[in-house]
Amino acid sequence: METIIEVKDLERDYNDGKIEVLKGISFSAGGGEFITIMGRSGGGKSTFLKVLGLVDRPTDGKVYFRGEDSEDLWDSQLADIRRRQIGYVHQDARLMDCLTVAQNIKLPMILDKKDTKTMQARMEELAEHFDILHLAGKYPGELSGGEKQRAAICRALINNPDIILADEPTGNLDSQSGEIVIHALEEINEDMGKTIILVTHDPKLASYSSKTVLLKDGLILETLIRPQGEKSETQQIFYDMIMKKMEEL
Ligand SMILES: Nc1ncnc2c1ncn2[C@@H]1O[C@H](COP(=O)(O)OP(=O)(O)OP(=O)(O)O)[C@@H](O)[C@H]1O
Repeated sequence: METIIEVKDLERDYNDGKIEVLKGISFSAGGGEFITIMGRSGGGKSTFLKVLGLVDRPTDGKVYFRGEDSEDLWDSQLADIRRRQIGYVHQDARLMDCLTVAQNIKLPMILDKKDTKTMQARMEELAEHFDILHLAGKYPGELSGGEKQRAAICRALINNPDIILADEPTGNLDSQSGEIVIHALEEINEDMGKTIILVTHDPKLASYSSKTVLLKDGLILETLIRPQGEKSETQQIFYDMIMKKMEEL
């Protein structure tokens, strides 16, 4: 399995070292993995995801993307990787209100100056897959939370990245919309073969992953691995494992 993102002895602090958030994390994500990151509120999960997504730089330690040391990359090279090789999904979809759903989905391709036909075909393919093609001409303000999040997922996939990073993508959704987004992520991982790294507070969502990394006091406390076996059975076992550990956090 190819390693896509790797960090070594990662540290990140704020306010000139007064707030130490990540205190020495080593971690890697390989092709096709589905990993969740959990931990207490304020424990550094979003900070960790931003560093993994090359949005934020570490204070100390190394971040490698496909074996390349991020310190050796120019800002423009990092921006290219972020746009073409990493899809990012936020808790609050972050669509542009002045653009239609179709334009929002196509945005990373527009920035990449791809031709109109290719963009349209890819947008339609994804929007149809995630059942929002009928909403393509609408504006984000006319969509439900779950529909917005599916549009954000389509936008994250438009450039066909190998890895999707998602920061509490179901955090603002009711349980029914949350389920639809969970299944969308499952498909992205299982059918499209993409690596997913997901921050969540929701043990149910985490139970769909194959690995859950628990952060505590700026370090990885433990990595829980879903047992091998038939999915519906192992998912319940994994859920119970996660719940038990969360109580101890
Ligand atoms: N830009 C910043 N400047 C200063 N402090 C920051 C900054 N970003 C985050 N922090 C602090 O870093 C700590 C970790 O924040 P982070 O958002 O990574 O945690 P989290 O685990 O994702 O939290 P939550 O589960 O509540 O979303 C918090 O104490 C936060 O206040």
